Amino acid sequence: MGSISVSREGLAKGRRWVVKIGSALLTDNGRGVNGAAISGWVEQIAELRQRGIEVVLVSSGAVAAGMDRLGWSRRPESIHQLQAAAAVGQSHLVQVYEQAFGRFDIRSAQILLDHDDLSNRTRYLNARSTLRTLLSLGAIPIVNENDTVVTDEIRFGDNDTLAALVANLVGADALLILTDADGLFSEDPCDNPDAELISEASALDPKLLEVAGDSRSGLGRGGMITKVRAAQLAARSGACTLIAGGARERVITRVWRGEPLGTLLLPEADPLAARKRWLAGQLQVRGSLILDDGAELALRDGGKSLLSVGVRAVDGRFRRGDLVSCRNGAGREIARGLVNYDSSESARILGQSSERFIDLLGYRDDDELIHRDNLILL
Ligand SMILES: Nc1ncnc2c1ncn2[C@@H]1O[C@H](COP(=O)(O)OP(=O)(O)O)[C@@H](O)[C@H]1O
Ligand SMILES: N[C@@H](CCC(=O)OP(=O)(O)O)C(=O)O
Repeated sequence: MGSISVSREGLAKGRRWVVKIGSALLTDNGRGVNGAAISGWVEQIAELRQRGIEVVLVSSGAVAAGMDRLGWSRRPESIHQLQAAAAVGQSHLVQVYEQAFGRFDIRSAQILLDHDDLSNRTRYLNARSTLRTLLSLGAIPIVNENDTVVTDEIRFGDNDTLAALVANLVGADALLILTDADGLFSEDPCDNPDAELISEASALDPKLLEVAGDSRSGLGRGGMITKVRAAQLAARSGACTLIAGGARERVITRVWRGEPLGTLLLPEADPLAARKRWLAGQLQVRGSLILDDGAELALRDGGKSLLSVGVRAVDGRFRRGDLVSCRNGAGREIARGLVNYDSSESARILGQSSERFIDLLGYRDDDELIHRDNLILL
């Protein structure tokens, strides 16, 4: 297996990965969707799943696949034609994935996101809940940008940025970016075949952006620049990023084993601390929940989610998704987190178990008042 870098071993310990597959790889250099390659990646993702790793797939390729199906040899300039190509290509792309995952008896799910979905807090939380539910059901979400509704001003354009935001969204430990280059080189290898692979660096190292160039394939969008920026974004929530050659034999499995492939870009802080800081920096505190002793213990020592049954009082006015502080009986703040029910709903369900939510609220959404992934202990 060769030499293994210690920090790469951390990848195998990660419980949640985002795997991004770029256009250039997926479309077999413009000749339609590469079904054989997709089968190979899907088989390896199925292996990760068996090892208990939850995977969100971010897949490009809709426009390129649509161009092929429409018989267009050149990428159109007009946004409407690009959107039409994406619509034709996306349905084909997910069909290929669904078949491939079906061979392993794994359900897949299409998620199309746009900028508003990630910048509007309610939609952000809804997207997060759906992704989390899909993962808990053992399904593989397949994410792409919702190309048919986005305009130039608001589109991500490249899926590297989208993949990093999804890594933030689901609290991923690792972002694996598969592309047609074997990683980030000291120069674009298309310009200089002797360029050297950068094996490992801090995601925030400013020199990386100097060596990262644009895309050349005419199929991909962002090149290495957007991949380095994606690593910086992912690092904010504590995820490490690995950029690797997707055409390499069994690349996902080998990366999981810690083989020194590709470029590993690490967050500077301890991942958990970075994630919590990121979460804390997101929003202002809008209210408080006063916990009973049992709930305080469950949060502090048990690393549990906060359930309404352990809440004694609600203070302030807040909406679903707001940041609230959790205080003990003495009024001391012990945690902060993103709340799943607004202040009036929280007041109605306090002290009650989630089984009573339907009687008390008329609906039952999340079982937890604050999920532990969204909770920062102080
Ligand atoms: N320093 C670099 N190291 C490696 N590749 C680079 C570098 N600078 C630019 N590139 C280009 O980035 C391309 C990968 O990005 P892109 O075409 O956007 O692919 P994808 O569709 O997978 O996102 C490579 O094919 C390569 O030409
Ligand atoms: N949403 C677009 C992805 C755009 C794109 O090519 O992204 P990337 O492969 O990351 O450079 C599509 O599916 O065609």
